[in-house]
Amino acid sequence: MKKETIIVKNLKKAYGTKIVTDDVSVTFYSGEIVSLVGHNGAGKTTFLNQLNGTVSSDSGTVYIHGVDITNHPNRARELVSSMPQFQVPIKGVTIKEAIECIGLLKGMKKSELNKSSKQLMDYLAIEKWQSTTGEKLSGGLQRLTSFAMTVVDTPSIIVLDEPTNDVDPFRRTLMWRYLRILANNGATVIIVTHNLFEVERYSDRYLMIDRGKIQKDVNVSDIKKERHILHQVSILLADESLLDNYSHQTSVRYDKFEKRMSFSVEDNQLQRTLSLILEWLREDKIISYDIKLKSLSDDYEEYIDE
Ligand SMILES: Nc1ncnc2c1ncn2[C@@H]1O[C@H](COP(=O)(O)OP(=O)(O)OP(=O)(O)O)[C@@H](O)[C@H]1O
Repeated sequence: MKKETIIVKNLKKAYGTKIVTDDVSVTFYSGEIVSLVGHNGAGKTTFLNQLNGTVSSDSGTVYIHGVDITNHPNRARELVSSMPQFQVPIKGVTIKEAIECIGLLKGMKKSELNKSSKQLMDYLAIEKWQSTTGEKLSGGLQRLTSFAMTVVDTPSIIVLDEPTNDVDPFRRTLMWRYLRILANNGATVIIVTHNLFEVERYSDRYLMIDRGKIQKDVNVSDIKKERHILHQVSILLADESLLDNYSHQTSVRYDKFEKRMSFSVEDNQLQRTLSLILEWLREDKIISYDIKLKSLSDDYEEYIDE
């Protein structure tokens, strides 16, 4: 059975008259990777910082491992390991020193820390820069250092704000895989990200946040099940009159700037749809098309259209 690790009830936060976290209630469990997605300014970072105790809440409660951290924010900073949205200041400090300094602050023993930081730098393929100081590191390497500083003590609650930004595709995969290892060992991992492809590929669950509220709470495996019956069709039109035959159908969306018509079809309509598309292609009514299984990006677009 899944173990509850973070229980949030009716959490609120406003800056002046602007409500940023609006009566949020949600539970997180051990062993899961949960992504927070949503537009810029939706309130994702603020919510994350309410969990790690760096932003105070106006009302509501957050319990982490049974500890009320809204009234004891210092305990949150002990219980939660955080990777901030912005680069950590490590000017004049090498990658190795930065990681080990955090490990020592978190109470790790020197021998255990040496082993863990070496393993982590090897895993993330950053060991060759271990003696390079912060100001000489690329943006991606600084993100990887910040990531390593966050996970060096194998924490049980980890929150990360856009951790893979600036990181190359190879090392992004390594970061997600490392988080999966931690989750498989019982950690709760909560990530703010705009990368929907990574969310679908690597998360167990995502929360869609809009105007401070959780608008959707979805198990990624449910989308995967659902998409067996739904195929997303996207067609770039040469002849917009084609649209006249379809615009009355509620499932058809049309982007007039891109001249792109999109809709979803079920398994049993797929062959007929494909024959029609090929006919349109021969008649030069369309420029290109693609058909794919429904993805999280489609879910996100549908939400925006609503
Ligand atoms: N310290 C602050 N003082 C005043 N307003 C703030 C403060 N921090 C955040 N806000 C406002 O709260 C809203 C939510 O900001 P937040 O950073 O949580 O959004 P976000 O979803 O993480 O956005 P992004 O995806 O752009 O990082 C924004 O309108 C922002 O301007």
